[in-house]
Amino acid sequence: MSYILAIDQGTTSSRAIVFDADMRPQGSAQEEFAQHFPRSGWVEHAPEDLWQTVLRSCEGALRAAGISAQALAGIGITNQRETTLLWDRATGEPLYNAIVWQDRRTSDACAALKEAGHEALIRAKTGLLLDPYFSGTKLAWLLDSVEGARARAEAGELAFGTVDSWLVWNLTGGRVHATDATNASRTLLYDIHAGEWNEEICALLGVPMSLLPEVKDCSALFGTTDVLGATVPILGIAGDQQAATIGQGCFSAGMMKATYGTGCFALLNTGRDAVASEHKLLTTVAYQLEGEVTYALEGSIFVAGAVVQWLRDGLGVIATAADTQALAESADCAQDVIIVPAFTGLGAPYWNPDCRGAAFGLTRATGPAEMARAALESVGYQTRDLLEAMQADWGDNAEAALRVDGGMCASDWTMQFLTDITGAQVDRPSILETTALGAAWLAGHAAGLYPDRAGFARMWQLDRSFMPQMSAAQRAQKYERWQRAVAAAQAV
Ligand SMILES: Nc1ncnc2c1ncn2[C@@H]1O[C@H](COP(=O)(O)OP(=O)(O)O)[C@@H](O)[C@H]1O
Ligand SMILES: O=P(O)(O)OC[C@H](O)CO
Repeated sequence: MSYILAIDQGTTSSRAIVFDADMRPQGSAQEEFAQHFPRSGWVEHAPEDLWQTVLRSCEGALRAAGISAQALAGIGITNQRETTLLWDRATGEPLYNAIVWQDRRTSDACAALKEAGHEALIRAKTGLLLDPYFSGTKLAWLLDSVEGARARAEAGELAFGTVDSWLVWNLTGGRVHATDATNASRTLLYDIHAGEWNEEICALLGVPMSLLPEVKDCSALFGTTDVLGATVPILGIAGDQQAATIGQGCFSAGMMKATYGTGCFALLNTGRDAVASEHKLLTTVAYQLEGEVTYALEGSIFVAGAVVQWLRDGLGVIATAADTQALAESADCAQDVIIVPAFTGLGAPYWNPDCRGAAFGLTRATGPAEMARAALESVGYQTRDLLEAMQADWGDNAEAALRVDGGMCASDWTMQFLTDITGAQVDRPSILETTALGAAWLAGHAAGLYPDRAGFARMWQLDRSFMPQMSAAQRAQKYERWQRAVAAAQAV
């Protein structure tokens, strides 16, 4: 029993990776699933798709590693956060599709709550803001919109969960209804200071507390599963951005990582202090180990790699994501096209759910190359917005280097622009699957198989550092133009 299975249930695909006793990946499997967009601004996943793609990925990863479930010391789960599910406790039947974090349907509900003056309470208790991004208003929508849901919830017949809870429920055959502190901290219902569900907010949103899962440490025994052919303990859970923070070894206050997948999420470890942001960042749980909470400041950008997917699937100007590199290199330097990729509104630090995307500086000469370069640059500009806010909140205490990971980090061009426009050193580790690694460490640590925090942090290895080459004057001029573009996009 010297292997760990990490499950990474993401926004567009489910993955599973088997790690050996030395934390080296031995086999993996991945499966995409359908995205449902039933109306403008709505994004849903079929709950059964989430579960079945996870199950098949686990089986595939075990096959690829050439081991059986009997060889597993434990399972670690990491997941897309905030995505909201509601199911029947007796049958396990979901009442509706999973409402995905990107979904904007509760925009008006959030505006009304804000208008009524409730944001201060939400901010103080949960560290979050009133934005449709988080689970709370999505759950309230389900209770109000699915026929009979509220009565059944009040009768104690239903269970709410983020994706981790849904997977644990299915892995354990409906025996366990639990989550971890990081996922709980994204619901809008959890007091991150007291470490418990908040009665006042639940009452405000009309959420019966019987719906809520038990909250545990990230590294703990959540239950056991028999679905893989042997009895295996589930020993770790963390939301994917928190798992990446762990996988990047960001265990000290001041360390920061940014993950570039569908969106981009930058987390700055602030230690035992829950720093209240004055610049519209989120205060969130980085991890909870041995009952002790470590906090983070988070900047969340909704569209990062998704802008590259749009070039591929929406505009059809590239065949694969990697094509953007050659295109960006060939773009006409005289054209300074800016894309504000607010496809699903703007996240931090703007929090404007109603803003939509815009492009500036187009001419008759603008072609796929200039659009591709602008798309990649938009990721750098948005990160600079986050780093500015973090510096304003946290001063110069953050470490100089930004650790990056996620699919989009494969793009050297994007990483060079990122260091150029932020002026910060960008460090890319040799393992880009840091999210799965973080989940594996949580489980392997609980199993007594993997080193402690310090030992694990020492295993982090650099692939490449990117250093700024752009002049300070050009950096300032380009960033100022971006700020004007964002303001203009919001004014439309
Ligand atoms: N070489 C590349 N250049 C630019 N973007 C890339 C490249 N490779 C992958 N991406 C982008 O990275 C994202 C995939 O990253 P991943 O970490 O798998 O995302 P997620 O976990 O959100 O599904 C996609 O949006 C894709 O467009
Ligand atoms: O699935 P990802 O990697 O795009 O991550 C989604 C985030 O957890 C949303 O908060």
